[in-house]
Amino acid sequence: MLTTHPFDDDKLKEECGVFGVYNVDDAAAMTALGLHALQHRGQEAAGITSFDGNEFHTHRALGHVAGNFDQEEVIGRLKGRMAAGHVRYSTSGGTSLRNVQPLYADLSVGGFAVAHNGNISNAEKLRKELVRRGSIFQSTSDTEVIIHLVATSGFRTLLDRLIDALKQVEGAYSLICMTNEGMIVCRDPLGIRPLVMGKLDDGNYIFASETVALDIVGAEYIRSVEPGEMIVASHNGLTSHHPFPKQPSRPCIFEHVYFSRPDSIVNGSSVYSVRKAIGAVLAEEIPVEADYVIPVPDSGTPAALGYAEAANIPFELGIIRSHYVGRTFIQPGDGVRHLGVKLKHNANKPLVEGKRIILVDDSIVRGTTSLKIVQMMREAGAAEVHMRIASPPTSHSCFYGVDTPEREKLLASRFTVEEMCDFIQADSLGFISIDGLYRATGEKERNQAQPQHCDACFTGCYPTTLTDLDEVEQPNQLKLLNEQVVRSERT
Ligand SMILES: O=P(O)(O)OC[C@H]1O[C@H](OP(=O)(O)OP(=O)(O)O)[C@H](O)[C@@H]1O
Ligand SMILES: NC(=O)CC[C@H](N)C(=O)O
Ligand code: SF4
Ligand SMILES: [Mg+2]
Repeated sequence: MLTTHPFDDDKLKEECGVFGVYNVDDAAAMTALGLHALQHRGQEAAGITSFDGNEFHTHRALGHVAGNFDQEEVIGRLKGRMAAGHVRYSTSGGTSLRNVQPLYADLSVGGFAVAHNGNISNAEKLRKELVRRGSIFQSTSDTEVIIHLVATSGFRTLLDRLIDALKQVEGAYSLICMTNEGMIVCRDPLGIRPLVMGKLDDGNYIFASETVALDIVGAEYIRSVEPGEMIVASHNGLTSHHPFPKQPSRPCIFEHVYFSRPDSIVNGSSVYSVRKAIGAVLAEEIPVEADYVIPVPDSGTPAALGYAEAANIPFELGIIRSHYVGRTFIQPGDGVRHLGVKLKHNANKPLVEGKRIILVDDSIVRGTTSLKIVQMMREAGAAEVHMRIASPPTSHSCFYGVDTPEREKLLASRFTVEEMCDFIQADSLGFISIDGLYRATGEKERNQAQPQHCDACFTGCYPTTLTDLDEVEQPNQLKLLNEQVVRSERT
């Protein structure tokens, strides 16, 4: 079974991808194609739910889209002209089948399926309250909270119930829901996670986390779903609702740095162009003399190109990535775990030998990749190894749908840039500044009072309250406070 990369456990994992089609022939087959294009967003599990006008049909499985949705017989069972799909990297609830999406329930108002990218930061609190009131949960995923809030809402229509539910939810969500009447998609009021819409012809609609999923089915990109917008696709056509009070949006800036595919358009900008611009700003902010600029493949490549162009230093492939390692699921013993990066990357020795090189990667999370790659370049005979990173230091965890390690495991939460440089054993290390990153996305600078993006993993400035975290941390903080009081009483 294919699930995830064997050595990625300590990495910044991706998030989830959602895809939905309304009113097309072979809706499930088209959804499987869309999910293929979103596979980079989640490799733990995949699922598709379809509706044939009478019944909902579902196939959900652990592992990749290929392998789970390549059998005609599986797709054939998912009948109907409407379907929603999901690729998952869990953020709440483990990698078990019961957490694989779309989640589905038969409600008093009809069937309800939901596919979710994001993370609900008050899910634990809501769940406890729902369970106290008698809800029986089928999964451990945060997403299921939405279903119970819809089920127990006092409103009459499903749309009103969903609005009521989402008004109680805090955090990030791009949702594709299916009901007996049609499809409802929505994006949280801050628009933290992306969601776009497109069409094949008049009268049908396609929704997806990224535009690459529209490309793969030959659909035309219409626009992004707006932050806080809820769109209903039904036999009445398309209606747009704005049920939440309007507020300035905060789309995730890391989508531009790493998560989205470079051939996607995110929030109206080409990811590839933004990544190249990041590289150019990085070259301007932290120049260094060198013979070559070398990308850390895959995701460091566009920024390295931008850096090389701006610095007028040749761009060369000094690290070759094996595409056969992929993200195959093999549980390695601890003894071979450290081989991970070598398995994936290898030095192009004849090129780097005796040369001063600049390595460009998109981010440092735990520092595992950078340390291994710097060592690899030295072993290959590089004369100098300078590391440049296309994002500011990742110093805080994400609570909005990206599975980052706990804060203390992030290299930048423990070390200064100088200490990080020592840790990865580079001759120099430089990160783009937060204002530089904003400039590369087309802004003049970061608006300190009202940042234009969510950038919490670099700044610690979270755009929502984090109820569940606060409830965990407060008792600890209280404990610490009590310990301090005890200590001061003793002295
Ligand atoms: O500091 P670390 O904990 O090593 O994590 C950072 C690395 O992880 C990601 O790459 P990854 O290998 O996951 O995927 P990619 O092939 O898409 O770059 C990212 O691009 C960095 O290279
Ligand atoms: N990464 C995601 O967007 C995950 C969605 C949801 N929170 C889950 O864990 O299933
Ligand atoms: S914390 Fe970081 S990864 Fe998470 S939504 Fe905000 S910017 Fe994106
Ligand atoms: Mg990488």
